[in-house]
Amino acid sequence: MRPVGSKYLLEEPLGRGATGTVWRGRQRETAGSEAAVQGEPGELVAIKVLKEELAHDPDVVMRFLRERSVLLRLAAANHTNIVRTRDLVVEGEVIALVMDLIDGPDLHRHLYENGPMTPVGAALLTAQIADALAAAHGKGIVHRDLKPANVLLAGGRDGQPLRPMLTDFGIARLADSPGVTRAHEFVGTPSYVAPESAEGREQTSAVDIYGAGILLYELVTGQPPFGGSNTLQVLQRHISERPHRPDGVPGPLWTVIERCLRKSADERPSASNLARALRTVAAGINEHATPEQRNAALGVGALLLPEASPVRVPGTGIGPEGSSEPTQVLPGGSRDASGEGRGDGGFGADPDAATNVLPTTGRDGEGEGGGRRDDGLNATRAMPTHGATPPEPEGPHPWEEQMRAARDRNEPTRVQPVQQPQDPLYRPPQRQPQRRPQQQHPQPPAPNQPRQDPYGYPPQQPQQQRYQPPPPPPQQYQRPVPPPYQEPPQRRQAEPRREREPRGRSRGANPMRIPGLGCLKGCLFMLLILVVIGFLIWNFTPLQDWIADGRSFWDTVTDWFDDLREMLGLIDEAQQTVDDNLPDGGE
Ligand SMILES: Nc1ncnc2c1ncn2[C@@H]1O[C@H](COP(=O)(O)OP(=O)(O)OP(=O)(O)O)[C@@H](O)[C@H]1O
Repeated sequence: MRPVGSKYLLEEPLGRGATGTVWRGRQRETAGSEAAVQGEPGELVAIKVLKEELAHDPDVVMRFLRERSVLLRLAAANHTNIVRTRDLVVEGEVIALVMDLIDGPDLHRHLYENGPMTPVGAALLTAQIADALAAAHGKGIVHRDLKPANVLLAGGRDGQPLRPMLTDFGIARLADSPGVTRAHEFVGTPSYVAPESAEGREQTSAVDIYGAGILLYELVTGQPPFGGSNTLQVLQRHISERPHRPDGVPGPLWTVIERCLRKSADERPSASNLARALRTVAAGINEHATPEQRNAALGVGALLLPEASPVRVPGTGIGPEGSSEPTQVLPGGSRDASGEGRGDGGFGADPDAATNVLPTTGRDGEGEGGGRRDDGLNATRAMPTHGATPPEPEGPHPWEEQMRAARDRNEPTRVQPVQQPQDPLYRPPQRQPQRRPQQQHPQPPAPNQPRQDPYGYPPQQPQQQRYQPPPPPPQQYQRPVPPPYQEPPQRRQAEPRREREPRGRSRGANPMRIPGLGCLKGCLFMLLILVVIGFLIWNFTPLQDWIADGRSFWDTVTDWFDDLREMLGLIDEAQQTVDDNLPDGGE
């Protein structure tokens, strides 16, 4: 058992994701007052230990500290459909989130093992997820990585209904660090990415509604609506393709899904309206529905009103009036006037401090909020700059730039590796980035074969006929791996380095590479040597005679020894004779 901080012990890994490993852990001591849940010694918890490359990134550590009080405040709300983040630990090189331990699978696994849900079941489950989103949005927090793997399922035993619990709040934002994600990989799930995120436009709480729509679609059909052979294809489909109503999806449920999947974020419903609409649909498409309930479900479109003032995600998109500064907002205060805005960086101080106003760059090290308080009248306002130096704007991700440029040119999009000297945020990596093991895109299995799990779970036999295997899962966008580090241009000017000729064959050599040719050559050479040795033995040894006499090797050798012994005996006798014939004392 390994300690994490002074208060927790890691016992056993529960699973691994893109941002870290989740462990079953145990509380050693009651946590301090800075924790949202102080807990009792011996209590079981789940502990997500962030990956090393995240933990070593100063931007991530800074964001982590800033997110602290946001996550803890969300935990304090104690929503039945949100996994509480009980405590956050930064110790040495370890960053960990301590959460409630949920005894149940995640929704991705559940779907994989049990197949799609009935429309009523899917609607009721998604309604609870929408409740969780409404609570989070009400606190100014956008999840940004809604997907079945981030929904844990409590209950479900002894006839209890499944209770979905949304987890990983804030993780997408933590991992969305320039040092980590810009240079190497995009943390997120392309199948669930909203069009505005794919295009690098400003993100709002509507991205979570889009994610909920995709999730609902997957729950009833077994696969998300937009697949593709590569990530960019999937992103393009999110941007430009209208989803089609699959067979078996009732009209009212499709109305809800279709509204959640609108390309324009403004046309998507708010989370609370979505929850209400889904419950209305579930009641109306139920086989025991009354005529009134059926009519209400048919008119569900009227319930799907959009959010009046959606929560904006700081640091996404481009600021107003062509300004290169991203729009910053004070989302929490407009809804939750509980004295937020007194952020301290979130570490070891006031747990009520607001940290949901994040400077985009996260590099100035200053605490959030800085005494700002939203008066509730203006949900959106630009962040004041800190001191004389304005915050450095974050540009779009390189793949966003490429997609935009390609769209402008009406050319097919291709991802080019990002040249590090061109990337203003490039820092020579201290260690190699680890790639997610499930990056390989498995082919969809044949209908009667077990489904290949894109998240790396062991294959299972499908339990329901109508469950379709998912499309080749574009689970995790791989940022192009940058080329090896080169000297910066200035230094190269001062001391020009000559390009080395690639080492290789001579010009006359056959340029074609034949696999195993080297081995074949070696074998032929050995054969030649054996032939020469054989020739020498055949001609210069008595081997031929032995063979002609029909004698075995052993007989020949023993004969040699007999002859030798005989010869030595004769020499001995001759010596004796000579000694006898010599006169006495003579030599
Ligand atoms: N609070 C928890 N209680 C019990 N199990 C959990 C808890 N949180 C996560 N898990 C389990 O740990 C595993 C890994 O979770 P993790 O959140 O790292 O996965 P992920 O969502 O696929 O990754 P990421 O969010 O980093 O992309 C999942 O299988 C999940 O079921």
